Amino acid sequence: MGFALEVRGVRVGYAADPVLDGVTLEVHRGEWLAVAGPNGSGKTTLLRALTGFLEPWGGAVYLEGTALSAWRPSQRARRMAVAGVEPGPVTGLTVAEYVALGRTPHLQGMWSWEGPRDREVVARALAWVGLDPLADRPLETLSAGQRQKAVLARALAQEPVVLLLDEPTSHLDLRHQVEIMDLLDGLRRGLGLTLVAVLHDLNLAALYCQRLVLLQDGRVAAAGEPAQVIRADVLRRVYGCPVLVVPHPRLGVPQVALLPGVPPGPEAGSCRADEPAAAAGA
Ligand SMILES: Nc1ncnc2c1ncn2[C@@H]1O[C@H](COP(=O)(O)OP(=O)(O)OP(=O)(O)O)[C@@H](O)[C@H]1O
Repeated sequence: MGFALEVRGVRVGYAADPVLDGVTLEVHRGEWLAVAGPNGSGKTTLLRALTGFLEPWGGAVYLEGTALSAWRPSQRARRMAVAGVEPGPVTGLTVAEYVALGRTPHLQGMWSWEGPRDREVVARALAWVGLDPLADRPLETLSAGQRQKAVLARALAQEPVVLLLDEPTSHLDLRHQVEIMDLLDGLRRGLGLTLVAVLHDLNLAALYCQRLVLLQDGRVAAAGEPAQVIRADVLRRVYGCPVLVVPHPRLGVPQVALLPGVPPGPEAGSCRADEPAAAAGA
């Protein structure tokens, strides 16, 4: 099967300060890996190392078995795309023009123009995220959630085989969260797209992702299938906060229930899955 991405003993940070230290993980082809962990634990830094934006000080990242540093940037951009939270410093473009930037790695040189196929791919990406009615609007006039979808559409227009996502649902309401996660899951199943997503929402991670990595202070604190990682004792250790973990009533995957006002205590991490229903009077 082989790995889409491998991170081997990566140490990297900013200026002289390391953020990630000795991080090792693999992403299988066609799987969806979630990266979670407390604020400041290094999730975005890991994504930056995966994209090649940050060069590891030690260790290495491999894309499809080849060191990231050995890929030509344009070749790499045809294989891997990244969708951040915001479009970045882009002004004066319509939504469709912005999404068309995703075609840049596929154009034959600096001065070539988009062809009919490029326009087709852009139109399809806009339709996938439901922005086709807003294609001619200036990007700056979109709401935060609409802008987030435009960022995703641009990454999809790149037609990558590996897609890296930083909090893809952070600005989306419930319905749009499910729509976007379903869309990504459909592309994974249908096209074999490999996905790595930074997700704070562990419940979404358990519903959609095959594996989950929890970072803590720049190291891998736990990794495995959602049921192995989304456990009250693990979450209390990593996040320092008591939670209950209960099975999803229809799907059985673990879901996290917060416990407001409960101080971290030795008993909080050992709550059984059947306790909260009784406590809630269900
Ligand atoms: N450009 C930067 N320059 C210096 N330090 C940075 C930079 N970006 C991030 N850091 C620091 O690196 C550490 C990890 O940040 P990172 O953004 O990777 O965390 P994160 O897990 O994505 O956090 P969050 O959940 O809050 O988004 C933090 O201490 C942060 O202050």
